[in-house]
Amino acid sequence: MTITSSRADARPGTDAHPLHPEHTPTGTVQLGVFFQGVNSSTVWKLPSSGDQVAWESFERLVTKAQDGIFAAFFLGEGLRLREHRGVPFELDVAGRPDAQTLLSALASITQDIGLVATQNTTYNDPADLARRLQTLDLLSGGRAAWNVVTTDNAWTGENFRRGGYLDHADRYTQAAGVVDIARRFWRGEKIDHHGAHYTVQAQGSLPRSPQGEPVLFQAGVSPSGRDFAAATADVIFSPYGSLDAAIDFRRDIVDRTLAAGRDPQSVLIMPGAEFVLAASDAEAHDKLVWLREQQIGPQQAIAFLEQFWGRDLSTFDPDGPLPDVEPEVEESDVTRGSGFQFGKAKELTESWRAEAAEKGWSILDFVRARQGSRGGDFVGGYDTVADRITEFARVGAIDGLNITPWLIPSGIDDIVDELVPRLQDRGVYPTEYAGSTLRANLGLPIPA
Ligand SMILES: Cc1cc2nc3c(=O)[nH]c(=O)nc-3n(C[C@H](O)[C@H](O)[C@H](O)COP(=O)(O)O)c2cc1C
Repeated sequence: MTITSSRADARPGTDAHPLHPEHTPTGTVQLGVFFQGVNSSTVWKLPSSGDQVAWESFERLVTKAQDGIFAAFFLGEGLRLREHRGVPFELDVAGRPDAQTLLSALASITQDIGLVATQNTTYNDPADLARRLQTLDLLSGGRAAWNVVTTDNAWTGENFRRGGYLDHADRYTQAAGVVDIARRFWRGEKIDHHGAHYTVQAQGSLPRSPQGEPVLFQAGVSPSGRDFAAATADVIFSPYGSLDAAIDFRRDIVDRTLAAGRDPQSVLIMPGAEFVLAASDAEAHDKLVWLREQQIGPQQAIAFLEQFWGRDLSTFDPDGPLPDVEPEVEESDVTRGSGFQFGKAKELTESWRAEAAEKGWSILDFVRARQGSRGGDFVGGYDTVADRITEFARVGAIDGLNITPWLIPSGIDDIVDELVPRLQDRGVYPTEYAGSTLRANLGLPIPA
C-alpha cells in the first residue's frame, strides 16, 4: 500500500505536513499479542494447532512474545458462549480461563512483558475489580494493564445476577464511574460512592506497584467510546489496521484528547492486526488463500450466513450462490451473542447478494473473502511488511500493533524470528526492554 499526497511528506518530529499539528510521531512501534476471548479466526484443525485453554499454549506463546521484546500479552474476554440453534456455537473456539488468574500465573514465568486483562465495566463491581488488578500489578512488579470494555450484547448481560442490560450511552457513563473508583482505590483514597448502579464504601490498602498503577487500555470505537478513551485511556486498542483508517482514527483521537484537556502524546493507539508472512509476497498471498480454506469450510460458511439471515440455511449449497430467501428481520434465536443488529438484516443481505453475484462468488468464496484472516496491510514478504510498519510509524498513524495469531501456540514464531529483526534494522522497534514496568516500556509516565 502507498500513501498519498501530503501524508507522504510526513517525517517523525520534523513534519512539514504532520497528520495533526498537535501530534508528533515517535517513529517507533511496539507489539502486543492478542489472545481472543471467543473466536473463529485461529485455525484449530491442523496437527500443529495447540489446545486453546491449556497452560502449555499460553506458556509457549508468552515466552516467545517476550523473546521478541513484545510490550504486551493481551487476553480478550468472552463471558458467555455464543449459541447457534439453541446450543453453543460449535464452530467457535470458545471460552477462556479467567484473565487475572491466568495472568498472575504467567507473571511468575515472565520478567518483562506487560500483562493485559480485558475486563468489562458493565458487570464487574469496581472496588473488587480494582483490588484484583492492583494485585496483578504488584505480583508482576508493575506489568499489569486493564483493557476497559463495556461489552456489546445483551446476551452476555442476561447471564449476570443483576440481569438486564445498560443502554449504550449508560454503559460509558458507567465505565467512567467504574474507572474513576478504581483509580481512587489504587491511590488509597477513601471512597463513599452512592450511584445509580452500585454503592461503594471502600479504601484501597495495597502498596503501589513500581509503575504506580495498572495501565489503562480501552476498546470500543463509537463516538462515546472514543470520548471515553480520549478522556481516560493510556492506550486505545482499535480495529483500524489499514493505513488510511489508522490515520483518520489518530486525527479524530487527537481532536478528542485536546477537547478533553489532555496531551495528545499521552494516548497511544495500537490497532488489532492479523499477520500472514512468508519469504516473498507471492508466498504470503498463497498462504493467505490456504489459511482462508483452513479457517472457513462449508459448515462455517453456512453458519456464518445464518447469523445474518436469522434462519436455517442448511439446505443451501455452499458452492452455490448466496441464499435467495429473505432474512427474518425480527430477532431470531438462531445465533445469539453475535451483537448483530437485526434491523439492518434486509439491507445487509441484499448488498452481500449483489456483491457476490457481481464477483461470481459462491457462499464459500464470499465468506472466505469476508471472514478469513483479515491481514490487509500485514500480508506479505518479511521485508514488505517491515517496510509497511515502518511507514505507519513514520507518519505517526499508530504506536503499536496488537497481533492475533492465526495459529496457537506457534503463530508468532515467524514474527519474532523474521519480522522483529527487520524492524530493529529499520530503527522502529526496541532492541531491548526500556525498563522493568509496562509504563516504562510504553513510554508512559507514572501517575502522581
Ligand atoms: C479491538 C476491539 C477488541 C475488543 N475486545 C473485546 C473483548 O475481548 N471482550 C469484550 O467483551 N468486548 C470487546 N470489545 C467490544 C467492546 O467491549 C465494546 O463493547 C464494543 O466495541 C461496543 O462499544 P462501542 O459501541 O463503543 O464500539 C472489543 C472492541 C474492539 C474495538
